[in-house]
Amino acid sequence: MKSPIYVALDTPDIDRAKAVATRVKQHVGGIKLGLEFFMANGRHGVHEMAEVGLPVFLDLKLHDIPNTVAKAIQALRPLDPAILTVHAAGGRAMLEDAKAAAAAGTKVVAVTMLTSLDGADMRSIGLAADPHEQVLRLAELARESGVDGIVCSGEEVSAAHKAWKDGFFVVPGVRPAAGKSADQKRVVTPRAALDGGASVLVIGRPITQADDPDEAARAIEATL
Ligand SMILES: O=C(O)c1cc(=O)[nH]c(=O)n1[C@@H]1O[C@H](COP(=O)(O)O)[C@@H](O)[C@H]1O
Repeated sequence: MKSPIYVALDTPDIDRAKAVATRVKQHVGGIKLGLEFFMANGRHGVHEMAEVGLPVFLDLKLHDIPNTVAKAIQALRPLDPAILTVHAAGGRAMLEDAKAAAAAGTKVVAVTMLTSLDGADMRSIGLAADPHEQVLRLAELARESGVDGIVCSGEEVSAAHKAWKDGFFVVPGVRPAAGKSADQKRVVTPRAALDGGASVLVIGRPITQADDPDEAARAIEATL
């Protein structure tokens, strides 16, 4: 069975990204390239990484007016990413236009509440709801807008999945039982995220910062 793990290659260094991707290839189902990589290496870098032979999740978390997001996604079409992120908080029209602009084979997923935020952070930006409630509200908006799924933490994925049976659920903030949370605040284990209904587990530092990334990915995969 294909691994649900997408390894987050959060580095500006394309040689390092390639080296890690090549080492962990047998134990992951795909690679995630985010802002740090894209700012440094652009579209050319994404093309090069595709040569590793794994599906590419392009995590640019687009968030702007509908026209700007749609045009940005059209410009990304030649890269043919398997998964692409936008922010659910961009609203219904932005989500609809994002989905319409993407290639048929690209899953557009809406980021709900970042896993680095907790209830206190939400109050500080004027959101009265708790993370759970806010994720479910944005998941409903995403479903109605016709995108393929959402990004949420493992703490909310089970409830979100119950409300959207055929949704695609991306869960970051995933840590092995003894793993360091670092800047992540809503964290679960890989097994718990899958049990909750995650389609994809995004795992970065627990693999990329390990002395032996291949062994770290293998050990995580063995817990699934
Ligand atoms: O969209 C994401 O992938 C994402 C959403 C979110 O709410 N939280 C989150 O951590 N991520 C990404 O998931 C990865 C997590 O990395 P680690 O904390 O190193 O496992 C990073 O690349 C983040 O950009």
